[in-house]
Amino acid sequence: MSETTGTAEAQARILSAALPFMQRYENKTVVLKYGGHAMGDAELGRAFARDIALLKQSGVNPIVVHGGGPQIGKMLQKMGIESKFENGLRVTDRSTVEIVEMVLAGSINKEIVALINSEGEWAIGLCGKDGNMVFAEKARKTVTDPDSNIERVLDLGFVGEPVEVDRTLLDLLARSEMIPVIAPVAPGRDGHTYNINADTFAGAIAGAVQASRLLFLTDVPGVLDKDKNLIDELTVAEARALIKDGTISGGMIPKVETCIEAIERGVEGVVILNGKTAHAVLLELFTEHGAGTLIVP
Ligand SMILES: Nc1ncnc2c1ncn2[C@@H]1O[C@H](COP(=O)(O)OP(=O)(O)O)[C@@H](O)[C@H]1O
Ligand SMILES: CC(=O)N[C@@H](CCC(=O)OP(=O)(O)O)C(=O)O
Repeated sequence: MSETTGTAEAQARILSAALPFMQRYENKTVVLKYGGHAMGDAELGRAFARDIALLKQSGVNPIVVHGGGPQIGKMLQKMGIESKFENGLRVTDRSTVEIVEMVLAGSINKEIVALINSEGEWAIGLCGKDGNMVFAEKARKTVTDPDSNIERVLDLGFVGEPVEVDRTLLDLLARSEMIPVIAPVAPGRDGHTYNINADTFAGAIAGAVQASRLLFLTDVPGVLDKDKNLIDELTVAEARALIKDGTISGGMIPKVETCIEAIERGVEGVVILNGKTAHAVLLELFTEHGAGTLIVP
């Protein structure tokens, strides 16, 4: 057998194994949250864009929501502004929100669009402001001191929660074979611009379009237990307990909270996986053994 035939046979085997999975997601919407920590490496960025293009070519309707926390941090540092987080959310004053919009809806958004387009697809870069897609309200968060049990209201400035999502533009783009790439910035009815955690934003979009899958691509294999081992499957109750006892902390808190809300809103499957593994998206959707942590009711 020639090497070429061997390769062709191997490729055919791979394709036939992937076919039932491709059929499962045909005409289905998959929301992919591409985290700032999963970006950075040029080769991985190209692999991500190739996966998105391949999903589209397989008949899936992908919607990308991206973050860019570390990239915002770098820009703020250049401008001499300190980054401050409370429960995984950036405290966002007036000058910070301007930089957040510039980095998210500007450079990062266009970079992802260009990468997907260079794979032969037609991606279009948006934020919540475009087509009146998302409206936000000032986030009202509280934290409870574990020692005193006293609840404290957090003032995070211009941090928003998505309260209205209009899917009209997304439906239009899906019918036009375009791939939306969305930055988590949205206006309020009060005229302010709000910085929204990208996980929260992705959850709201996935809920509005009743996505079949919501995938979070981050920089860890999934949710890790106290000994740093991957948890393959996590129920909503178990996830809440891990947040309460501190095993889940920082940026993983909004991620897991979003997973819980997305399931409650009717999203069929929610997975947290490692975006630093090349082709993590295809491995998750088109192979028998998915990757990462599956959150289940
Ligand atoms: N139990 C946990 N399992 C996995 N990651 C955790 C856990 N608790 C906290 N984290 C942190 O959450 C981070 C992922 O959240 P975040 O930094 O917001 O990523 P992204 O930019 O992809 O949204 C991980 O890099 C890790 O440091
Ligand atoms: C309110 C809030 O925290 N907003 C985030 C938005 C970007 C984001 O969520 O990016 P990652 O997904 O890369 O973490 C921020 O300012 O960093």
